[in-house]
Amino acid sequence: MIQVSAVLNDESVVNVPMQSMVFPGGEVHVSVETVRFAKEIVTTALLTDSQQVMQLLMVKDAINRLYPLLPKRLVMPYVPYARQDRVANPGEALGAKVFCQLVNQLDFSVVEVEDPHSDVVTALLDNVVVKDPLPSLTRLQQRLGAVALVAPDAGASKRVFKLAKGLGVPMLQAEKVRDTQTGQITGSRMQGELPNLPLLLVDDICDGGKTFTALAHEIRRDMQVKGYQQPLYLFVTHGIFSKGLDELCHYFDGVFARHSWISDPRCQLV
Ligand SMILES: O=P(O)(O)OC[C@H]1O[C@H](OP(=O)(O)OP(=O)(O)O)[C@H](O)[C@@H]1O
Repeated sequence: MIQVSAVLNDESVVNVPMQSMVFPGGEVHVSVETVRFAKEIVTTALLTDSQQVMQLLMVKDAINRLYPLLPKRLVMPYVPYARQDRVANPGEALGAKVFCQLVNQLDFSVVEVEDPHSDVVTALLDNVVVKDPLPSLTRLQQRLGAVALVAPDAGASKRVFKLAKGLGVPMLQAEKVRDTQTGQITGSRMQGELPNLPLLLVDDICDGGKTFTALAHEIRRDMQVKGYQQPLYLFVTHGIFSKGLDELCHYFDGVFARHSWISDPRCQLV
């Protein structure tokens, strides 16, 4: 989804109407309207597929033509291709670099992203500003009460450590083993002792959800052995939820996200 807005001279923000369609041949068309008294143009892009990436390129061209002299900010919470931040096998492309180069060519004055999957994209993007999910997690923790955060894998470790410190709550580490050829998760387990506390698994992205259901399965088993009856929650910044929420809701007492690709009331936006 892409929206354009304008910050006016009096600091108010107005929506800039735009139309977009796809021709029968598959080509994207966009048309953006003009607003008066604008001092900055903001493009908000929640990019959930490649067609929207093309739409973003077209929108930037349109606003360049309408407002050649104004600063133009991109608010892009999710950075597509950030998960392809290394060449794992010979013959693969470095998707993160390809995508970031594309965004850099658009020459936005500011590129605002949220909780990106990899530091590689923050290094590659020009004029980038990174927002973390601490404000959302603070709101959530106020609702849930005492919790320990769980980093589901090594990749989430640094990020969750910082968030746990910001919230002043304990943090636990889990590990996940993935076969890089097939992408399949082959193992998942907690490190260290399970505390008798509600647990909140925290990560940047939930895609199919296997990372979280596999770990939740292990945690539930450990809890049963120890006789603990604590709730288990999941928070992700970017809820792709490509396999829906049924399986996740089977394992978790609450599923929370900052942004969700799907509209299912069982995922609460925070
Ligand atoms: O919902 P799922 O399908 O299980 O995917 C979710 C996982 O995907 C991302 O990491 P990814 O595995 O892409 O990268 P990493 O191996 O570098 O952590 C993300 O950080 C989650 O940990």
